[in-house]
Amino acid sequence: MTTTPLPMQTPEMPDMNKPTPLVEVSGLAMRYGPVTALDGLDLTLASGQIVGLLGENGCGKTTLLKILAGVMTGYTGDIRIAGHAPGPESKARVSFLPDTSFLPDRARVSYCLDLYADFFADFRPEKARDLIGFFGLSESARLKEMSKGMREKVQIALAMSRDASVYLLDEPISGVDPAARQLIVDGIVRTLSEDSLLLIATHLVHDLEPVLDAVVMMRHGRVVLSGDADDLRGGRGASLDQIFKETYR
Ligand SMILES: Nc1ncnc2c1ncn2[C@@H]1O[C@H](COP(=O)(O)OP(=O)(O)OP(=O)(O)O)[C@@H](O)[C@H]1O
Repeated sequence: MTTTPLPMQTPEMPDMNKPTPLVEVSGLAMRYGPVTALDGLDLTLASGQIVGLLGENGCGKTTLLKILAGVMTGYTGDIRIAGHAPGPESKARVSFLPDTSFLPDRARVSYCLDLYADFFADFRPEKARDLIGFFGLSESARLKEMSKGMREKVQIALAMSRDASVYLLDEPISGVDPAARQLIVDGIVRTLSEDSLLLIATHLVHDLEPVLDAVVMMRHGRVVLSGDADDLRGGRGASLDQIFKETYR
């Protein structure tokens, strides 16, 4: 009896060098009554990068971040965070820093650390203490006695000290002076693990340009331009800051 050899089976092997998509958004739309905040937005972001989310006032950055963070509903479209639709499993992987203060005014920094430790299983108090010190703040200080910039530093230290896969920061350096911005950016980069994704909404492209691996530029609730920072700079012979200004001129 003759036998016909079976064709070689080549099992689908995952490409170990290919970064995992951590954020996958397709056809995302969100309205506030008559206002369209997001208008069919598509976006895929891989792990291991710092991505700038850029755009003029009202283009939908905060709305997008809130939906990705799982704190806003009422949208249409599909979202996956590390493969999960927004919900408890996705929220456990996302550390979100909103653009408003969310800590009790009378609290000391040490109390805020305890609060975060109670709330988030992946919070690393030692990491937060290191960042608080790096930012030149004292654990015994009360928030109400701090400047806006100092409070922002506390909130950033807390948000960055969770062992999350995705960090979503909404305008984290808007309230601080240029020298402090540099310190904050250094602090953020210092704590970030290699396989996580940081998506950071900002108007301050110049301050963040040195650390951005990629950018997503939005207009009227959609992505108008996105890509690798070096590719964009090389392709256009301009800095991200210049490309940003050109795009929104
Ligand atoms: N709670 C709300 N009720 C009604 N409209 C809203 C609400 N929040 C946002 N909007 C509108 O949705 C649109 C998108 O707002 P969003 O805050 O997402 O923009 P943004 O890009 O974050 O703006 P900015 O850079 O000023 O923070 C804007 O037109 C805004 O006025």
